[in-house]
Amino acid sequence: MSGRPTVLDDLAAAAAERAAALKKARDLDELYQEALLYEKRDFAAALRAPGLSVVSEIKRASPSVGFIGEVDPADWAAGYERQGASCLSVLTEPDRFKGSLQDLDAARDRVAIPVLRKDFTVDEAQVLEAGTRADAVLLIAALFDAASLARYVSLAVEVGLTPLVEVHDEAEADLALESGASVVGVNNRDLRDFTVDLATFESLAPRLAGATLVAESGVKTPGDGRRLRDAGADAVLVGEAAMRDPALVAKLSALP
Ligand SMILES: O=P(O)(O)OC[C@@H](O)[C@@H](O)c1c[nH]c2ccccc12
Repeated sequence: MSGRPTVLDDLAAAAAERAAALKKARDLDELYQEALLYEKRDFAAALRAPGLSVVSEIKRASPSVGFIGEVDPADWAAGYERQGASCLSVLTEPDRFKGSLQDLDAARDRVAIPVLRKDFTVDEAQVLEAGTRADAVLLIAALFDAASLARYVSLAVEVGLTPLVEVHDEAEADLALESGASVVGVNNRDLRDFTVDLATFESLAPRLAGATLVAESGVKTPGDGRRLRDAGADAVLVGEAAMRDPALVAKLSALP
């Protein structure tokens, strides 16, 4: 890492502080046991189901676009499920995305589909925490070295979570494969400068052949979904455009 801190660095630092507070408040062995016992829904299987799967995201705000809208997470979850979403993604990051664990709980309680905890995971305690209330956990490859990513992937699997390892370039894609992850998300958005390019997925997908693939960010039209599916996406993860027009989820879900 070099140069000035990016938004990603800031988010990771804030997440580390929250993880420290969590470790003060909770006994880790107890959290581990609770995560083991929590019954999970199969996120990976939902992504692999026939046709393009849609992971619909609930987020009130983001650093790239600012405030999107006030939402009732339970109602949005139900709406997305009705539109045919295969899974949900719920932002739990409080500062820049205005999310919370309560949002996650409220959303998951209302639906039968698997739910991804979307946050900046930098501590194993956060994986355990995700294991007590979600079905999948996001691991952003840029925040790990090879050994630690493999460790976090294993821990997630151990407590029954599907780890979704997010990559943005070739080096991160290789890191994801080496970590043993079987579900990889290619983020079309560069978290350092927020530029979005669907060609990112197209260029990395061949390298990731064999993994279950999620194309993340920048999906705005059914045509975008078709393009990413043709490039090998099992699923698309749609945030802002779905928040603005939930009917997009139905159109994307209808794609073969
Ligand atoms: O709103 P969009 O462009 O449809 O993007 C959704 C999702 O991919 C994006 O929110 C995201 C991808 N990776 C992340 C990591 C952390 C927070 C958010 C994200």
